[in-house]
Amino acid sequence: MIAVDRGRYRCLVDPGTDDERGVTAMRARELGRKGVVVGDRVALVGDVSGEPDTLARIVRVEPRRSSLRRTADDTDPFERIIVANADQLVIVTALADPEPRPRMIDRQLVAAYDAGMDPLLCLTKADLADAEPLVAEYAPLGVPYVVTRRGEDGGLDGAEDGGGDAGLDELRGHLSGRMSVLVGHSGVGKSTLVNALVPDAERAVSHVNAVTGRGRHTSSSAIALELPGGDGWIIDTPGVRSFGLAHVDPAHVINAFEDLAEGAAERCPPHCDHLQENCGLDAWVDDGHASRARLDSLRRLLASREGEPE
Ligand SMILES: Nc1nc2c(ncn2[C@@H]2O[C@H](COP(=O)(O)OP(=O)(O)OP(=O)(O)O)[C@@H](O)[C@H]2O)c(=O)[nH]1
Repeated sequence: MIAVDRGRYRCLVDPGTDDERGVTAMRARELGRKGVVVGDRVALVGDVSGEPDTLARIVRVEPRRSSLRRTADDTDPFERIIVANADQLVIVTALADPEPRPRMIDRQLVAAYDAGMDPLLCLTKADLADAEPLVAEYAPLGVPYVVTRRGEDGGLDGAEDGGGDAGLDELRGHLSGRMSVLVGHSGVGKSTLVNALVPDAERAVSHVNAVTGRGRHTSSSAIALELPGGDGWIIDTPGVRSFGLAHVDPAHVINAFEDLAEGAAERCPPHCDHLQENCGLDAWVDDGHASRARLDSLRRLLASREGEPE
């Protein structure tokens, strides 16, 4: 399922074949209360021709490989799964204009680890500010990153002078063959990236909006866009502005850090949240099994679950 609007689900049938087509569907009653989100693999019945004005029915949602979720917050009282089955969370952050917000990045990292997705930092607007300080801050976590910038021609360039940062092409490499979700605050350059990656994006979005009933540029939920040449999918999330994280289990987060997870299994009391004095990870680090910087970074991430979403 690649897009949804007001009870109309846009699905891609027989993807990658000569019969590939978009089909609009509604939920069948037998689904009960089960939600259908972008990225879900679904079973359709009824008219699946994809002809104009036809409507199929979604009768089943296949088990999910990953679920990106957010907890209820002030604007939305329900815990929601935002996207299913994605492999990678691309955290788009501008290096300037607007200033980077490390607390927000931390929260998005936690959401990625909790969902079972690989994070990727995409640092934009390197023509305005140096990427190095932010990169250094995330180095202990080992999070991969790419740096993009606007070139002299006004388009997005690879950052060729940045000591090996290959910018947009490097980003394409990370996206290749995978399903990636792009998240980022307003103004960070996410739309610019989406348009550079999927030259057809505007048309695809307006087409989906036309068949599902919305006007142009008003889409507020996620939409999946295929990369040129069928080389993977990116899912844009225009309506996702915050990540409530109250649902997150610290064990999911720590599992993303092998060296520390091992210490937690050996040294920590049951249900340790790794923020209290009885946490065994300090001794684990003192004994030389992992670095202090890494433990500090992990703790910063775990602590970021507290407090208001930004
Ligand atoms: N200097 C510079 N400006 C950029 C770059 N990328 C995007 N911008 C500008 O930043 C502004 C915001 O870019 P958008 O792509 O619209 O940002 P967005 O994150 O999609 O924001 P919303 O549309 O509000 O969600 C625009 O004026 C872009 O032209 C970059 O690499 N360098």
